[in-house]
Amino acid sequence: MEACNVGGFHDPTGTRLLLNVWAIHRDPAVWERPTEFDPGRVLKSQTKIDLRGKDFELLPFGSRRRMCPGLNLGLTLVSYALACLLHSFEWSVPRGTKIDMREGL
Ligand code: HEM
Repeated sequence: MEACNVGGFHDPTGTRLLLNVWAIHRDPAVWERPTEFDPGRVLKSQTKIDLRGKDFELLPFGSRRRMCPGLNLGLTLVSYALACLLHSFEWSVPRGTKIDMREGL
């Protein structure tokens, strides 16, 4: 890679830049209540954001030349696995239990 300036920093030739996608996916300038578990958020406010690497706000599969070649299979398999689980089991939480959906390790 040629020398360039990124965000006011000079990067000499050969610099390896790594993007912090975790932070990008939690940018409060883009995402409302970014740390809250809300899988439907992309169906509501951010309907126009593309997850196929064209919009840099959402990069679950990366972007450009090294992006995930299994994107279509991945999307299909996630939907398929979820549909199988929902179809095959009755899901419930024990009475009185509240699931803690906060992020954590
Ligand atoms: C929901 C499922 C998946 C997600 C979220 C995902 C995500 C990713 C991400 C973020 C990268 C790195 C892209 C980058 O460096 O910019 C990647 C690379 C890659 N993925 Fe996936 N992936 C998924 C499923 C799959 C599947 C099903 C396959 C193959 C059958 C696959 C094969 C690959 C390969 C070979 C690379 C390396 C591409 C390269 O470095 O040129 N992925 N994936």
